[in-house]
Amino acid sequence: MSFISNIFGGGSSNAAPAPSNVKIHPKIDNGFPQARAGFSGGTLTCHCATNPVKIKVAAQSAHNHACGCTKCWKPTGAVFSQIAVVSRDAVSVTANGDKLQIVDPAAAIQRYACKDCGVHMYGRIENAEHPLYGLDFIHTELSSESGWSPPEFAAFVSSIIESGYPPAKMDAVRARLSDLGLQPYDALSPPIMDLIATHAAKKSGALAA
Ligand SMILES: N[C@@H](CCC(=O)N[C@@H](CS)C(=O)NCC(=O)O)C(=O)O
Ligand SMILES: [Zn+2]
Ligand SMILES: [Zn+2]
Repeated sequence: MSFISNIFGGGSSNAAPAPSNVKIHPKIDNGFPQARAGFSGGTLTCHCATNPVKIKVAAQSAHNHACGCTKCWKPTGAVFSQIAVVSRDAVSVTANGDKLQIVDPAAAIQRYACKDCGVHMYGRIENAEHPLYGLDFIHTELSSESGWSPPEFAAFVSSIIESGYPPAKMDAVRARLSDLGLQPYDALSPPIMDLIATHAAKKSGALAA
């Protein structure tokens, strides 16, 4: 997973952004801290008041971003989710794993949600042929530790309309994301799209494997 090491840095800000009526996500709207050097992970906890599910993540996150798709978990009131990846080897269930269930077994990403509070704890790709196989998807906001890599871009922006967001307000959403330092994309970021296309080209033989 050599590309993981290439993507840290950039996109983060310590300065509080100007207030805006356009809400993105509660952990993004007021600015977000930079990654902490040497940070090596933490524990994700679901929203249950008793017997919460706990997931240990023994690595810094990569490709943290806002996602507008309908499938990623969002906290109450959020228009986007905030989601990152880590190597699947770094992810382990440490408490109340019996409360986890797969949201959509047919999806490429098997999202494990707490069946009591609905929070998605991690998403895993089981198809070894998938371009992003080996990476698990996590929501760093479920951790009380600070130091995670910050959001770097916004993905699947147009998809917020599928959740009912007014199409007429999309210019304002994209402008706000840009103000926050999150370049808006309607799929994933160029480095990830290039990675996916390279994987496809090597598989088809268009590029040497
Ligand atoms: N427009 C669709 C896009 C869904 C989508 O493609 N989501 C991306 C970003 S999370 C993905 O990789 N999905 C794979 C999956 O959900 O398994 C929606 O909003 O539901
Ligand atoms: Zn829960
Ligand atoms: Zn998504």
